[in-house]
Amino acid sequence: MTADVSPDTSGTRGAERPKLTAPPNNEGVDAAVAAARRVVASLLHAGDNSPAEMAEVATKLNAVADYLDEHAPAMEERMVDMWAGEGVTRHDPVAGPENTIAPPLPLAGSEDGSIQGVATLGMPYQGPPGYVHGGISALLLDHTLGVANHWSGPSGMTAELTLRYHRPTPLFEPLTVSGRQVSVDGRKIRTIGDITAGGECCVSAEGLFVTQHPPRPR
Ligand SMILES: CCCCCCCC/C=C\CCCCCCCC(=O)SCCNC(=O)CCNC(=O)[C@H](O)C(C)(C)COP(=O)(O)OP(=O)(O)OC[C@H]1O[C@@H](n2cnc3c(N)ncnc32)[C@H](O)[C@@H]1OP(=O)(O)O
Repeated sequence: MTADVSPDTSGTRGAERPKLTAPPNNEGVDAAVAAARRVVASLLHAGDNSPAEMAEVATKLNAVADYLDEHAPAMEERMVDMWAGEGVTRHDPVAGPENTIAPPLPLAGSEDGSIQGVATLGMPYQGPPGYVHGGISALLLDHTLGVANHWSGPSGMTAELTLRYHRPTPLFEPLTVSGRQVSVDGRKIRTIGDITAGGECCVSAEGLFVTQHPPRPR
């Protein structure tokens, strides 16, 4: 049976809405990750034609990585820690404050069942000149649709993601990314979303998700 999805304001979800995005702490690993994001963007901005001493930069960055590796727990231990408790929102590659590759795109849910977030993407996310790489748009939408499911009903893994690129998605401008669950049919969940810039739709997405949750490491 296919059901239209409206926001569930009763029962457990009504009592305690899921947390969609972890706000950055501005200290600890979050502050270090914010600095690392700056480094990634600054390297691309400077390039090899800058007068910066890149060999020296590489030595310093390798020293930082060596220091972190020396003090890191075993990978298995870190995986357990990462997935403990509420878990997911601190390390994901779209919004996670602990993940350097996240733009980040903080997401918030609305009472109408949709979710949305705003992010401005710079050079590390470039595809065509001055525009966002299509694979990055796909990443943002896959995640946003997945989180929209978590917000309003059952969630699951992406089985199919169909994207339509309507117009190039600009770098250096605020992008609004939205998602909304539209139906649930047994284990099959259908979810839609889009990326807009200045009110114009750049990319729209339709996703099929299937209820499945790989076990958390313990
Ligand atoms: C990650 C879980 C979310 C957790 C949320 C909690 C926290 C929320 C907080 C923060 C959210 C984070 C958000 C993350 C978002 C990102 C999501 C991803 O990136 S997921 C990684 C990429 N996806 C894969 O790697 C899947 C790989 N594929 C599979 O594992 C399987 O194929 C799977 C689970 C999709 C289905 O496998 P089967 O064996 O369980 O089920 P079968 O029987 O094949 O399918 C069930 C029904 O779905 C249809 N179906 C399956 N795949 C289909 C397809 N591609 N097209 C059309 N129909 C399909 C089938 O025909 C069947 O339909 P009939 O029941 O017979 O009517």
